[in-house]
Amino acid sequence: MRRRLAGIGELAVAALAAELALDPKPGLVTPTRRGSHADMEHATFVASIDALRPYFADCAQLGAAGAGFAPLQARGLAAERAMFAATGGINTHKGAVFSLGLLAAAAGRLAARPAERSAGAQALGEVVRRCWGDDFATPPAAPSNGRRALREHGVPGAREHAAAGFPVLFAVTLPALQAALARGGGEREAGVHALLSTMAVLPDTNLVHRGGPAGLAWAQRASEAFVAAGSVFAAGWEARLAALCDEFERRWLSPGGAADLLAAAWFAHALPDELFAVAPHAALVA
Ligand SMILES: CC(C)(COP(=O)(O)OP(=O)(O)OC[C@H]1O[C@@H](n2cnc3c(N)ncnc32)[C@H](O)[C@@H]1O)[C@@H](O)C(=O)NCCC(=O)NCCS
Ligand SMILES: Nc1ncnc2c1ncn2[C@@H]1O[C@H](COP(=O)(O)OP(=O)(O)OP(=O)(O)O)[C@@H](O)[C@H]1O
Repeated sequence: MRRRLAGIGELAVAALAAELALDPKPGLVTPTRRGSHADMEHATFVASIDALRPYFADCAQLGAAGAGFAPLQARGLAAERAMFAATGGINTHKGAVFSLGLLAAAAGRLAARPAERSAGAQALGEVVRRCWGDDFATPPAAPSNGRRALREHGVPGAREHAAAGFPVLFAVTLPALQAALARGGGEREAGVHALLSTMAVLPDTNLVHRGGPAGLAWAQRASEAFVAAGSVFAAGWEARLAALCDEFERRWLSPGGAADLLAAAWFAHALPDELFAVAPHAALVA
């Protein structure tokens, strides 16, 4: 079991690396672009991922041990501190520490409890909602960009998305990723299709923080237009994507929440199918 939980942690780290490797991405940091960011670059993200390496396996371990939210939160806050120490105080992965950490904990819990498994990767979101959702549905008093987006503009963010069982991740991001792979797309095409499909619908508080509700609305419409034009399945998509990336940078917008969900989708996609196979006795009870 220990090795399986360590494996879950490794898949989470690999998922963050896959998100970072995707190039180009509108407004986001890639191996060749800084996107709409003056204070970070590819090396900052590499250092951040390295600092987070032990964190996700610990989340899986805590999930397997049946931990409540308090120990997970304490581990998450320690991971945030490690991230800030590695990046010189820059927020590279705060959203991912939260969302991917919870999903790794849910995977650990399902690994240890076959009776709680159910069909489909959305079982992970169900575990998060059922086991920990009530504990973080209410935001703490500390100010944050996400809290401001909710208070001032009514836009829900990472906390609300997780408390609802990650509906966008499981209804949009992961299906888009898997549909593109099934159509013969490589990692790059699948990543772009999943990212843009997510950006078209996600209430991303990072976009609200950067561009207000108008910035979010513009980014959603522009992403929707890319997908409606055939996404990565239509000729000329690379040129259309390059133009979109330029426009995101001109407007200084960055879809950090959608980037986190792309990493989460790579993670869910890579988990072994058996985690989502219904245990025989659970099927009998249902
Ligand atoms: C829950 C967090 C992410 C709070 O986020 P909040 O909404 O208050 O805003 P904040 O500006 O801090 O972070 C926003 C980040 O969330 C991501 N995000 C934005 N919108 C969304 C969305 N709709 N869905 C998912 N992620 C999103 C982006 O990466 C963005 O940068 C976080 O700061 C927190 O509480 N961290 C503590 C660590 C913790 O509890 N970990 C649990 C470990 S399992
Ligand atoms: N590849 C990526 N490139 C850029 N941002 C990413 C990437 N992947 C994820 N993100 C998300 O974008 C967020 C950074 O956005 P931003 O620069 O607006 O930071 P902030 O700390 O929230 O705001 P500010 O620096 O203005 O206080 C990160 O926390 C991260 O969640």
